[in-house]
Amino acid sequence: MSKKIMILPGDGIGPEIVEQAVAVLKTADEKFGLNLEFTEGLIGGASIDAHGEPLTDAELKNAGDCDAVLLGAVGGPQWDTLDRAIRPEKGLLKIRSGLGLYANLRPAILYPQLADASSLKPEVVSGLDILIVRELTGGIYFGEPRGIKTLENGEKQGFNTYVYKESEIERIGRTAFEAARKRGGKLCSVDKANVLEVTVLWREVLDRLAPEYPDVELSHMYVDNAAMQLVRAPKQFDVMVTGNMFGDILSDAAAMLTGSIGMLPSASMNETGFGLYEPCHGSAPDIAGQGIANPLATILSAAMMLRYSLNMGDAADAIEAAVSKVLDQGLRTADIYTDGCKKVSTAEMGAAVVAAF
Ligand SMILES: NC(=O)C1=CN([C@@H]2O[C@H](COP(=O)(O)OP(=O)(O)OC[C@H]3O[C@@H](n4cnc5c(N)ncnc54)[C@H](O)[C@@H]3O)[C@@H](O)[C@H]2O)C=CC1
Ligand SMILES: CC(C)CC(=O)C(=O)O
Ligand SMILES: [Mg+2]
Repeated sequence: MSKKIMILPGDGIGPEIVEQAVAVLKTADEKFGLNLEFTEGLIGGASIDAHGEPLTDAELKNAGDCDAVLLGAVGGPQWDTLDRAIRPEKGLLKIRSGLGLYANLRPAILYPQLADASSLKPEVVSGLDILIVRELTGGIYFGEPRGIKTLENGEKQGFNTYVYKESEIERIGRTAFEAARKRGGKLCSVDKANVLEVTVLWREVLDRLAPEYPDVELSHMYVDNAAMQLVRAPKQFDVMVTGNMFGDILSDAAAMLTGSIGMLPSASMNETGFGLYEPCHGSAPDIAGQGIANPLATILSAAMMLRYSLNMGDAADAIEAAVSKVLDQGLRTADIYTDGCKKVSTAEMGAAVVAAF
């Protein structure tokens, strides 16, 4: 039986990088007989332009009816002045929430070939392999009430609500413990329990789960220290688990350790194993349309999709090996370019991965 993949290119560099990832998936399909079927939809600004909203209910249903979703990125300055309720980013939040994709896995791995492209010294980052587990459908990005109101004195006040229920913390905690169990056996939970009650509860729930995972060493760290430790000594971490906003911020910081945000893939999954796969970066309007974006994070996200949602681990391994091979060949998009390497375009990088199979 075929596996149906929903492709949501989105905005900015989204269509450019997704095109390369789809070409790689089609090659994997040919080589491994995966029987993949592709269908394409609209999200973000592209959907606003076509339908007046960033993700229609029909498109959300189409995505949920597929076996997995591959997404580029959403957003751009042309939509930034729209009402907040219909901004491109709302489409992303809607698909994450609508499909229950609470478990966001963001692996930050330094390919040895890119040691010189990292913002840190090679000896500090070589061998880096961290997994950030970010809660994706709760926390301050979704909490109510939210808004901007006018106070009695005429001054405006903006407000958001940072909330987590025990059940939400427990399920992401379990995802993280399970992941740590299969990796290096270390889990660092990141919170701000010295200030925020919601993360006092977060810490309590993680501690409550710990005895069920005696093979995993649980530690806790405040988020400000975690940000500092990530750039001081990142290899101390194995798996990190944290809430929606802290995970968003820490994963961008971790991305630079790997050479570029253009290298960081992600999986966003629900409890059934269904997942949406996308690079951790945004739509990069500053380089959109120039053919210079790095497609590797999206290609690596496609590999995660084959592994986690479609049970096609061999093909996923082959994609990752092909990425490593093109890096061995010295091919680099501008964001990971260092002296002595060959600078290539988005399309050339994608074609090189296809050829490296
Ligand atoms: N998952 C998503 O769809 C996300 C969407 N956004 C949206 O994207 C838009 C731009 O946001 P920014 O804060 O600028 O973040 P961004 O991640 O799009 O870009 C930050 C910087 O990284 C560079 N960059 C990002 N991806 C790259 C790639 N593949 N290759 C080479 N360089 C790359 C960009 O050129 C830029 O200098 C906004 O509308 C934002 O809301 C931001 C983050 C995530
Ligand atoms: C645009 C945001 C909704 C998401 C984001 O920055 C992310 O998921 O990394
Ligand atoms: Mg982000």
